[in-house]
Amino acid sequence: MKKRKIEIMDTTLRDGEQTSGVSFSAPEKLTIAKLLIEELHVDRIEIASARVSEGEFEAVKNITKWAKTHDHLDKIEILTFVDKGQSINWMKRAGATVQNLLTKGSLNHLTHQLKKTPEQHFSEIKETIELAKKEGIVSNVYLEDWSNGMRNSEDYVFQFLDFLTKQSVARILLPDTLGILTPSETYKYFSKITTKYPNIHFDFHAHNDYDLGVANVMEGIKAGAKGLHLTVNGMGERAGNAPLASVVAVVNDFFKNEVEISVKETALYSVSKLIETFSGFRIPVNKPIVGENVFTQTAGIHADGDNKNNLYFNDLMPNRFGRKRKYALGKTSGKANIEKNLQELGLALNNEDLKKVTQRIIELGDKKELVTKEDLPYIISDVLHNNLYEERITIESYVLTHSKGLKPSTTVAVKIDGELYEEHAQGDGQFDAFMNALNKLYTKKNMVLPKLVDYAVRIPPGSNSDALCETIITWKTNEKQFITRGLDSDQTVSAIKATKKMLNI
Ligand SMILES: CC(=O)SCCNC(=O)CCNC(=O)[C@H](O)C(C)(C)COP(=O)(O)OP(=O)(O)OC[C@H]1O[C@@H](n2cnc3c(N)ncnc32)[C@H](O)[C@@H]1OP(=O)(O)O
Repeated sequence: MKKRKIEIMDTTLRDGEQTSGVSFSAPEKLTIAKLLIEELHVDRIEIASARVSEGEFEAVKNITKWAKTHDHLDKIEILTFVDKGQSINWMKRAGATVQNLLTKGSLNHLTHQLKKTPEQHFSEIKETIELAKKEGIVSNVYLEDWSNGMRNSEDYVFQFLDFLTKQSVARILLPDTLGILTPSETYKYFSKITTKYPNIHFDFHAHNDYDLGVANVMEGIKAGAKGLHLTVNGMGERAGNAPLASVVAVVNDFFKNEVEISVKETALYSVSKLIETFSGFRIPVNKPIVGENVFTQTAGIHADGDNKNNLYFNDLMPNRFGRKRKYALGKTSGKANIEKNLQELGLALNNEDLKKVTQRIIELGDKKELVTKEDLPYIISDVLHNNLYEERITIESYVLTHSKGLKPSTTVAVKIDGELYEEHAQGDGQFDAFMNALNKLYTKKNMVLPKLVDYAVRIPPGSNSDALCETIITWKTNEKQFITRGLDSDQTVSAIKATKKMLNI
């Protein structure tokens, strides 16, 4: 059976940017647009609403300029308004050629927001579409609040669709604007429309207010949607949109015999992380496919089962998405978790020693301390007194200064291979000064410090004393990325403790 191709329209740069507190700069938008099209292979991207701002205009201009020279211009879409040609003029000056015209898909919105009759609205839409055509612009049309329209003013929706399907429109975009639909309603309303207009291209645009975005997308697919609107990390207004990564996995696993999409699974994670960095919108650790924890086995029984015929694997194998399975270390670890981590470090222990190390990790977990793979050599040395891990580099002493009107500064003394070195530096904060001093020292020794890529501070969950502070730092070298943690009642000292571990990895 020939598979049905479904277009993936990514709207991270338009609806995703409507996440409260998020604003992408023009260079960030260009980088993301390139990645979405050339790395992820989405079919279309919606990059802005027309008329928003000068910065947005520049961002669109940069993207259309690039897209034109790379034969992608027809993949770049702009949300526009029924505004007597103002939006068309804006997007034309910005070099875009596809508009997603925002119209009213419910009588309620039409009557109370635009305060117009259907006849007036349709006539203005017709004018806008004809003007667009004259300017060489392709029109897709959004029926905003379509889902409420189907619930409360179905006659209006069909009157509107009868009119629209006679216009020069490439696609009709049906949004569940307020995320109100249940899966069964999505199927009922969407299939009513695809049954009546079988030759028209309808996109489905889901929102996640009830956490039903992905489930509703599945029903939209079953009901004949030819395009899906998604965002990276489920960003978007209020509770966001249906997340791209989850939908891609769902389509590939549950519709594999009937539907095909062009998105490259292996690029999902890296794009997701980059957008997390640009947006500052943190990916929840349990977010399917892209969350930090979703490929980590925590329970000892699960790690053991992975060794025995992969009993705890499902179809969501991490390598599909450019990721690796991890085995957590803590209270619920068993021998199997520890062994998996030791293998990665190229270490092995006999059964007796393995039991002792496991016991220590469980004790640390009981004290709410989080243990990483990188901590293992230290723990082994400590438990077995075997000097397995002799520290080549040690921080011997340091002074941190902080005063009003002067830049923070640090003097640090570090022993490298038994020899003592001292260095002084200033910085924007005490830890920054500390890192600058270390960096100066390393540079003199022709050594290179790993790059700090993420820095998070928190009170350890459930900690009995809120005087304790945990710093979790992610480092990157040319070969690898790794995390170290430090725990102390002083925030800078906890960061220095995390840094101390990094020096010997
Ligand atoms: C489903 C969605 O997520 S739609 C997202 C749409 N995108 C955006 O809103 C982008 C961000 N918005 C903006 O930057 C601004 O709102 C602008 C530039 C679009 C308009 O700004 P302003 O002129 O200041 O007006 P304001 O923000 O108050 O917008 C409301 C006006 O738009 C009108 N409007 C609402 N929907 C539409 C539409 N589809 N077409 C035309 N006008 C519309 C309203 O009736 C109202 O007009 P009024 O002032 O004459 O009553």
